[in-house]
Amino acid sequence: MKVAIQGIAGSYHHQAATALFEEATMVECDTFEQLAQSVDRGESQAGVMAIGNSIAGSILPNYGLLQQYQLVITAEYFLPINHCLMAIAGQTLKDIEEVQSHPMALLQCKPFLNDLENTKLVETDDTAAAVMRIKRNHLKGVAAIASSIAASLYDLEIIAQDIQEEKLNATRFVVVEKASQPETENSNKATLNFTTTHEAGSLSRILSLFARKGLNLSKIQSIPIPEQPFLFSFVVDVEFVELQMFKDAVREVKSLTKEFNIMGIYKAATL
Ligand SMILES: O=C(O)C(=O)C[C@]1(C(=O)O)C=C[C@@H](O)C=C1
Repeated sequence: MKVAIQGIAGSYHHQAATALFEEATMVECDTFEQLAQSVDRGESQAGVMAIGNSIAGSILPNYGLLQQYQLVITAEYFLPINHCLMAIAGQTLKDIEEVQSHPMALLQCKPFLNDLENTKLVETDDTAAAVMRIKRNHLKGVAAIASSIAASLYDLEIIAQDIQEEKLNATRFVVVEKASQPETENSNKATLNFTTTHEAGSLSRILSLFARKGLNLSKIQSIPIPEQPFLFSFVVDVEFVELQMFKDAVREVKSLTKEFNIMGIYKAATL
């Protein structure tokens, strides 16, 4: 089975996809858009895509990609993220003039990076790509932020550990596919996307309905509607005990929304 990820071996996407799919051939993509396209075109049967982080928040453009390519969420996974600063052997913190990493990783390490004076920050396609390039080109004065797995894979030396802003740091990944999978008795979570009418109380009526139907809202995110400046749709994650509860709520909520789309029904994961 081919699984599209953003990044190369040693990236956090690679770790999440390896945990989710025992036997998969990873299709390594430079960007999230390429990942979405790979699944859309059927070049990969599934994709594993980061959608949010406990420190840095939602990766908003990825919500847009799920919509644009009409991908379906079929599973989720929470990966604990412990960032390290690494460089070629012999380099110390004093030698480092440039730090390279994925923008989300840089965001998660802001206080640590703020303390490094006169250090240039460079965004890379993924954490592991930065590590590989530093090793391959034997770059002195340049460090990468990545996992300890990437450090040992590409043989860089760890200079500092656990440099993320908060010790407990995790990224939520979703598995995306072109077509939805039939729901099972294990399905207890769904991601919905809807627009509301522009009236006082329209969102609160929808949220009240979810509450009355026993659905537990675990996330709400507003996302821009393409080509409608400053108009937003809502993406909500709801959890339920029985699928029937969810189906009942969906039947009723449709009359309260303008547009309504189920982005996926799947089994909730835990951290
Ligand atoms: O660059 C990587 O290693 C990734 O897998 C990307 C990514 C992200 O997109 O958020 C994944 C997990 C971490 O939050 C940092 C970076």
